[in-house]
Amino acid sequence: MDINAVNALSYGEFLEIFGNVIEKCPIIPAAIWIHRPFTGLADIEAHISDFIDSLPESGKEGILRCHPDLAGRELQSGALTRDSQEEQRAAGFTDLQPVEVSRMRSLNSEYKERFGFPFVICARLNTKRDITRELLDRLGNDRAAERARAIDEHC
Ligand SMILES: NC(=O)NC1NC(=O)NC1=O
Repeated sequence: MDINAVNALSYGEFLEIFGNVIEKCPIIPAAIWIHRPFTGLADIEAHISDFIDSLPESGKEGILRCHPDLAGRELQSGALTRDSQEEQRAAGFTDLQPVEVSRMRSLNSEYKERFGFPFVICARLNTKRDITRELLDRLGNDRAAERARAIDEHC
């Protein structure tokens, strides 16, 4: 979409189009709306990053909690947004054997128990093997390092 067209959107239309830039997290477009007119897509992305960086740690963790689990129940029940469904499909999660689903669920639970937010990774840029390896590796981080790592994964 042309940036002039973006800048001409009403708030409601803007929210409808950008409401899921971060999965089911409309606070992001709601917060950056004030910075219109945008000069381009990169400007929108920079405002998103600045907003997330400006949040206290509780807010950053809140953003992470908006993310659906990888290979979770929402994927199974078809409740993901189209983007997220496509990202998880690209990583191979729509095609798992039951034993792989159980393994992912148990790793996701272990991670959530340790950190208090879900494991987040850019699924589009990783295979399910990379993701499992990363998850196991990142379980060894402390909470602050892991929070920062997970926030960096937005793609
Ligand atoms: N938890 C998590 O990383 N979820 C996701 N990542 C991604 O790229 N798409 C997702 O649904």
